[in-house]
Amino acid sequence: MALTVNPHLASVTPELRQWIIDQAEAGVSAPKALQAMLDVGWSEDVALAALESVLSEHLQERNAMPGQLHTAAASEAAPAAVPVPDLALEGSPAWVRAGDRDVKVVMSMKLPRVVVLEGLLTADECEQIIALARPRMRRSLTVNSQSADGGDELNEDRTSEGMFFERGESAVIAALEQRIADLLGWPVANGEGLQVLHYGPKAEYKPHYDYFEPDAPSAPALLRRGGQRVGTLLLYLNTPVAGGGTTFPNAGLEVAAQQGTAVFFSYDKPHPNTLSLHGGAPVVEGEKWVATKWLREREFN
Ligand SMILES: O=C(O)CCC(=O)C(=O)O
Ligand SMILES: [Fe+2]
Repeated sequence: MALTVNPHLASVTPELRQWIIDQAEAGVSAPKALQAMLDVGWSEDVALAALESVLSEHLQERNAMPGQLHTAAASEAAPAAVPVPDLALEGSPAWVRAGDRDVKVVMSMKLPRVVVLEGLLTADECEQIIALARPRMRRSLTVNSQSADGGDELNEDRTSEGMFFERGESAVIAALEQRIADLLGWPVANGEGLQVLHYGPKAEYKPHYDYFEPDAPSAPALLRRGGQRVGTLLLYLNTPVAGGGTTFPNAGLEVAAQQGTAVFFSYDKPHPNTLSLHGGAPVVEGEKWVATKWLREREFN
């Protein structure tokens, strides 16, 4: 894939536009195309902006599903896209209904599919959830993809403490789960139990994907309980003084952790071309409490 467009031109020229479309048509993933641009001297910000604008425009022209980067030629390479939770944002409303309340739409992005919302929880509800979780916190584990039972393991990339609530285990949790289901048009039963994480100073969660690696030994055991993860809703339960945002490195995006704010993102296939790589940035000052709701394709039990 030869790229000869002058990287010092900040605007998207017709040649660059065509090159980006050719890459997508040939099945080159967005991160690979980005790397090719960086290799010939593009700055990351400008390259990402060009990729994002050309691909989303191109997809609209083709009337493709949001979040779907590859076209027919590449569909053998990536797994098939499946339906994902999403919000009713047609007409770009300022507020969107979430069960018993309206929440403010702060920003929405097509690729990666990311929506930031304000006011999904009140400060009082955040405090209640922290109080319920606090006595149950343990050092966070991640799924061990090498073990056939999908067991958990300690992970150096994840220096937080965590716990899981049972679905519907208390009134505040059940109300939140119903609110999320209404917001995203996705059944409560397809959600995993709410996870709460606590990060102290310097603690972080390095960039990762939330979907299960389909080829990993652990995949069959994990997928048996409701299929793939297809979406994540993160809820900030407090406001760290500095740091602790959620980063999307392939989109150059960082969502600030603010009490009551939520970030939703989805991934319609277990593939990096969803650009859903994300991480919890190190807490610089203060502490961070966040709740994670993972959504499965089917009923999770
Ligand atoms: O703490 C964050 O901002 C990210 C948490 C996360 O990625 C997860 O729980 O899967
Ligand atoms: Fe995650």
